[in-house]
Amino acid sequence: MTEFTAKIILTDIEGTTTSISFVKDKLFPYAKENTKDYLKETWLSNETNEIVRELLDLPEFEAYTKEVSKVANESLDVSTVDAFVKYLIDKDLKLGPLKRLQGLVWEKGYESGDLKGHVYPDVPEAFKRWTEAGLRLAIYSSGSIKAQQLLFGQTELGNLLPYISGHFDTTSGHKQEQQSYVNIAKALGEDPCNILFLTDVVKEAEAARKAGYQTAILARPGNAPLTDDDKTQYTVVSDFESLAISLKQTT
Ligand SMILES: CSCCC(=O)C(=O)COP(=O)(O)O
Ligand SMILES: [Mg+2]
Repeated sequence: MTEFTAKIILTDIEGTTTSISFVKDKLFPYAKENTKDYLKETWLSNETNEIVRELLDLPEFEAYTKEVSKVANESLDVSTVDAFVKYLIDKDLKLGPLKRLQGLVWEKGYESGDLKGHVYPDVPEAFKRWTEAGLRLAIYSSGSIKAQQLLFGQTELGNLLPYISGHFDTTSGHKQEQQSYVNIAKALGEDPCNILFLTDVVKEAEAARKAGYQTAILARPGNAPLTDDDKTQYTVVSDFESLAISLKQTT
């Protein structure tokens, strides 16, 4: 059992609360299959218009047009945007407009019951235990805030949103950048040393640690393997049951 004392727990989703395979084998294919219809239905809305403009402004769009020999300024149609979105999903790029669009597309899947959020069995109990101990719980994921709320609102193990008091996505900055964690601590109104960040990605833990956070790395089944050096540099646990986190008392 690894012991921590903190006031806030900030947790990642994919590879930490939720399996990587749920994201890669369920959420991403759903987005690939349903983006075209979503774009057709909402093409004239301001929100879709804004997302499409942001997508086409990405440097990746130029690279994509070169790869598929398309002329960039001939490209403002549903099929091209859909094909570009599929290309970005295949590359698993954590880009703001892509993540925003995915959240909107997944909403239908959750509404129809085609999607149910996956969380590991130890997650609901840990969320309950931590919040009952007086700790605050927040999420930081590359998935949009809307996508986070959909996933935790409708997991296979029930609605976990009542435990969560903050959501952060890439609008706070990218997950491997120290400044993002500074921004989040500021938004939470807490000294970084009182925040414990849980993730599966060493570079994210490194960025959080540089910002003054406590960190622990989750080694869930299917996560990327950790090196011996990672294991000596960071606390590594296989699940949330292995973490004993108590509330830091204010002096
Ligand atoms: C909100 S769940 C969607 C997961 C997702 O799109 C993603 O990119 C996961 O990244 P994370 O930062 O949670 O590892
Ligand atoms: Mg992750």
